Amino acid sequence: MKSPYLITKEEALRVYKPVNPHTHKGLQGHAVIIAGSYGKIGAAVLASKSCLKSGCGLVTTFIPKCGYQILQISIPEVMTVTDENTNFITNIHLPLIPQAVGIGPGIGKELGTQKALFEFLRINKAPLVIDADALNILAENLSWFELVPENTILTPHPKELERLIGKWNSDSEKFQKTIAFSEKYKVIVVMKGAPTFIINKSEIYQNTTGNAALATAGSGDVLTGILTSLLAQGYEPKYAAKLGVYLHGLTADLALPKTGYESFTASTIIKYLGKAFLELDN
Ligand SMILES: NC(=O)C1=CN([C@@H]2O[C@H](COP(=O)(O)OP(=O)(O)OC[C@H]3O[C@@H](n4cnc5c(N)ncnc54)[C@H](OP(=O)(O)O)[C@@H]3O)[C@@H](O)[C@H]2O)[C@@H](O)CC1
Ligand SMILES: Nc1ncnc2c1ncn2[C@@H]1O[C@H](COP(=O)(O)OP(=O)(O)O)[C@@H](O)[C@H]1O
Ligand SMILES: [Mg+2]
Repeated sequence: MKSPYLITKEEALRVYKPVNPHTHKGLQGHAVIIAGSYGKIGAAVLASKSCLKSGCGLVTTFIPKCGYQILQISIPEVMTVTDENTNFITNIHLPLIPQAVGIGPGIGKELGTQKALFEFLRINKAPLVIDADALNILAENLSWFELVPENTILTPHPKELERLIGKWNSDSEKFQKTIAFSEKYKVIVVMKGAPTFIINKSEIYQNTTGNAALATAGSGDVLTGILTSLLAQGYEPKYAAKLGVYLHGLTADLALPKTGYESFTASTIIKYLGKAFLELDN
């Protein structure tokens, strides 16, 4: 196994593109978040809010009907399109052409949702981030990866990774299998954990930010929003992945002296995104 490249501040600065003073919301990218089901609309709220707060111009969120008021009231800046079904997604229809889509947080694995994911993958042309239950559905239908665009970013936590690549007996086997998966399906795998690694074919990158404060519900949903936002702004997927995991971890490093590990929540990540971006302007 090659030794990993570290994602340091210098590397993040190389990747980061400061906002052009003459830009407008139409140039900053329109991102779509497809997330949520009854009881897990919070995942859609967290991903959408972090997406909006990572620099893209417009965010539209696709949710089942039951999430409509929750989402509109929680984040008035985000536009909402609802499925015809009440409790889970069954038919993804988008009245726009997005620059990037993040799909999966909290969507569940209902049969109707599985079919909706398949149909969405058949027609989608936008750069993609695939997370959570969308990964779990794909893990049971590996042939659908044919429909997944090259350089799509997958963001599995260890259990989701195991569902995708099977069990491993050692760390080195885990990396070997993930590299083989990345090469076979031409996808970028963000192996979330402590620390997070990014696998892009045979290249391995290791993040240098983040701490145990991130071990809290919804922190992965927030990462999905950040990555989708960066893709929508035109970052190449491999750069979006590096910058996104770096900023996500940095929020926890910046917040820790104020919150301690215990009171840090996924919303704290979102609260500290501004400070994390400002670190790159110094
Ligand atoms: N507010 C909301 O709406 C929220 C909605 N959410 C949504 O809920 C859905 C289900 O997501 P999920 O990840 O909780 O369930 P699932 O895929 O079964 O994984 C759990 C298993 O994985 C393991 N595991 C996890 N991390 C690990 C690690 N670092 N290292 C090692 N093991 C690790 C863990 O293992 P354990 O240690 O518990 O045995 C357990 O077995 C998903 O759509 C998500 O987006 C959540 O984001 C929460 C907030
Ligand atoms: N101990 C830890 N140190 C650093 N990062 C962590 C730690 N525990 C969790 N994380 C990060 O928090 C996120 C958790 O994602 P995930 O398990 O998908 O959460 P959720 O599904 O609840 O949103 C990942 O980015 C992971 O790297
Ligand atoms: Mg998750």
